Amino acid sequence: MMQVISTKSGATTKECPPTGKLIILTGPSGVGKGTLMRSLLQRHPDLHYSVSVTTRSPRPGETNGKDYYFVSRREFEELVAAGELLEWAEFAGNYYGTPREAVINQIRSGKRVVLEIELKGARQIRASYPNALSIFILPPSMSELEKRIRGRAQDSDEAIARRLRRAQEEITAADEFNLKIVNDDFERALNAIEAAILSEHSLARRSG
Ligand SMILES: Nc1ncnc2c1ncn2[C@@H]1O[C@H](COP(=O)(O)OP(=O)(O)OP(=O)(O)O)[C@@H](O)[C@H]1O
Ligand SMILES: Nc1nc2c(ncn2[C@@H]2O[C@H](COP(=O)(O)O)[C@@H](O)[C@H]2O)c(=O)[nH]1
Repeated sequence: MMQVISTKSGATTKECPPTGKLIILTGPSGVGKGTLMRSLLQRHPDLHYSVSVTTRSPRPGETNGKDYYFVSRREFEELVAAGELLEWAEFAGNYYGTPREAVINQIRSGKRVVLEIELKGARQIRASYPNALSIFILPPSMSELEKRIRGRAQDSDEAIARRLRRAQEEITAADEFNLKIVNDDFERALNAIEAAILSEHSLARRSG
């Protein structure tokens, strides 16, 4: 079956159906998405992690091209104008986006691609790729979420307040996603994500 895929320019074209799978990992800042993601990649090195582009400044220890592609606002706006991003959003005063080409190429080559992104971007991906597996990670409580963001010691008080305000809005959207997982016990949350990804994969193999 042929499938319509959007191109860089935003136009659509008929192409062979992608054989891989998009997996969205979303949830409020500080809930543990990145930490879960890193452990998931250790267990499943065959998964492809999509490295995002951001205008945020690098945190200590972050590497350009590994954690993010760090760009200026102008560079980011040029990427948007050129249709190079699969989705993008402004979050807590910075832009974040998913490079289109790398994701499409990985999907075409049969890989499962994981996007670790915030709510607005996750909604854009779900609208464009309704077959994506979408997982919303919830904190056990708002006080635990705050503790985790503060414990990370990477953000100013103002940035923390902004992220917590945004977290409250984001959590109300959790029901929009295929699966909700509470990241209380880390191993249990990781196992639940893994099980969801593996069961999707075996279903796709059986039906494909
Ligand atoms: N289950 C857990 N119990 C306790 N602490 C946790 C748990 N999972 C993650 N953490 C800790 O919470 C902090 C925030 O985690 P992480 O940076 O992965 O969050 P995030 O959702 O990726 O945030 P952001 O979206 O802002 O990048 C880290 O210090 C991490 O070690
Ligand atoms: N819409 C997108 N959101 C993204 C992308 N990459 C990361 N994120 C999300 O942004 C916030 C803040 O991240 P931080 O590294 O500054 O703490 C967090 O929720 C990330 O998941 C992206 O490409 N698109």
